[in-house]
Amino acid sequence: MAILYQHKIQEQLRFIGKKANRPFISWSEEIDHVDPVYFFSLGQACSFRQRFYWSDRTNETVYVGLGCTYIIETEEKEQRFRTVETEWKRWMEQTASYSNGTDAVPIIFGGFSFDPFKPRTEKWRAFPHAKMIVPTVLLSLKNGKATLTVTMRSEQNEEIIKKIGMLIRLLYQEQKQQTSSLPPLITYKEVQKEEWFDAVKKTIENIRKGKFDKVVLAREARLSFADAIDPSVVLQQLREQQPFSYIFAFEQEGQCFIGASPEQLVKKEKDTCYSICLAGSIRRGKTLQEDEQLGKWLMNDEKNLREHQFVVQMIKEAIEAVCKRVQIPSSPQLLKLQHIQHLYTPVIGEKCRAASVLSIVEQMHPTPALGGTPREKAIKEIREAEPLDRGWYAAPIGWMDAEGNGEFAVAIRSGLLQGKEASIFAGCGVVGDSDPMSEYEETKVKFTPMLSALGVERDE
Ligand SMILES: C=C(O[C@H]1C=CC=C(C(=O)O)[C@@H]1O)C(=O)O
Ligand SMILES: [Mg+2]
Repeated sequence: MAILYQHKIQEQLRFIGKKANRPFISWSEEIDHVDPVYFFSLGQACSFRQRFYWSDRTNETVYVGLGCTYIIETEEKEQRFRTVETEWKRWMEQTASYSNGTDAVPIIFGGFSFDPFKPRTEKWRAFPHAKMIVPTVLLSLKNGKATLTVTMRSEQNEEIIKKIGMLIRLLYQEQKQQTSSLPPLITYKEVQKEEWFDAVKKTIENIRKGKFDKVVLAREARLSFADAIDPSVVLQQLREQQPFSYIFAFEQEGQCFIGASPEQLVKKEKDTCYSICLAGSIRRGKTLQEDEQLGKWLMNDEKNLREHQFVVQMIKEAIEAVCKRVQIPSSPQLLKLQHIQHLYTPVIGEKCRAASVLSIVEQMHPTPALGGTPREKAIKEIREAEPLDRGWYAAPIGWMDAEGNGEFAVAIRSGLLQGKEASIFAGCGVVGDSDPMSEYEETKVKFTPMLSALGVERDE
């Protein structure tokens, strides 16, 4: 059965490759439901050197990409969002689409660095300031349907067609490929902890002097394991442990940026756009009663409410600038995640005039949940005071289609897997009445989702 299916798809791809009158073809077909993490894991067996994974907070849209047919990559600092958009439009014109009755449309997926003006360190060598890709094979799970989309050159594509054949065979063969397990932890190190504390103290002083209102400062923990970490296993863990988060992974050159973020930056669906304000945090309680007390405390804590309000203010203005009507509740709700609770305000903008989701991302990044207020001053302070190269941490990651619809999350609760080693990242919103020790504790809680996904339990 698997073999028959494999041949059928290969024949179709060869056929449309021949008849296409454009340099690229994009072909889609509805397929039987497959497990997206399993699909991701097969990328390795079929030697696709680039993989990505995306599922939204509601698990309504899942995208898994294998291989890379077209890369839009830039080291530009000011123009990076626009360059991606222009290149994407230009590329789409060279592509003939065959949707075979599906509602699939080609997408690009990728991300950006947090601050293109901060010098890049060796750690983030493989991650440029902007990189979005058109995958060779895309699995989309949407509205209960699974669709396979193959995008490739219309000529000289036999090698790719063979790889796709192998993928289909493995996907539908009865005996599933073995999954690996998580390797034991060898070392755990909080990187430049003292320097980070100093930065927090200095920033609090500067805020009290009136230099700025809020600055988010992040830090890193570095882990080493007995063996290489398999991103598929981490994805599986994240999926089980963080059901209300965006689960994402972007792998290239054997390095994988991965995480489970609760924070939507923006979603654009025709002329409606959505965003959420997320800032202000407290851990989950050990008992139901403690959990409720902590939640209640958070909802009434002035420091956290202020931290949250800066985000609401900025996102409201950004959405108002592109939408005719904006719906936004006047006070935050509580968002309870597996390890942490947050203040949360959803935003909906109607009659959106923006040309694309990416143009809104450009306006919004970074919100004061990741940067600070006023924005430019806060970014400069982070650049100078924070002892960390954030790379893609805390930056936009997501997808866009040819119409400019799409969704981006903020890549927090994330880490970079590099063979046997991993870096994980966490930040916190520093305001005038921040207490350095509580902020430190907060970042520790924010490390927990990635730590648990890596199989590391640290109860200090
Ligand atoms: C910067 C992070 O979280 C942000 C999002 C929610 C709550 C935050 C806070 O309370 O400080 C942060 O602004 C992170 O998780 O690394
Ligand atoms: Mg905070």
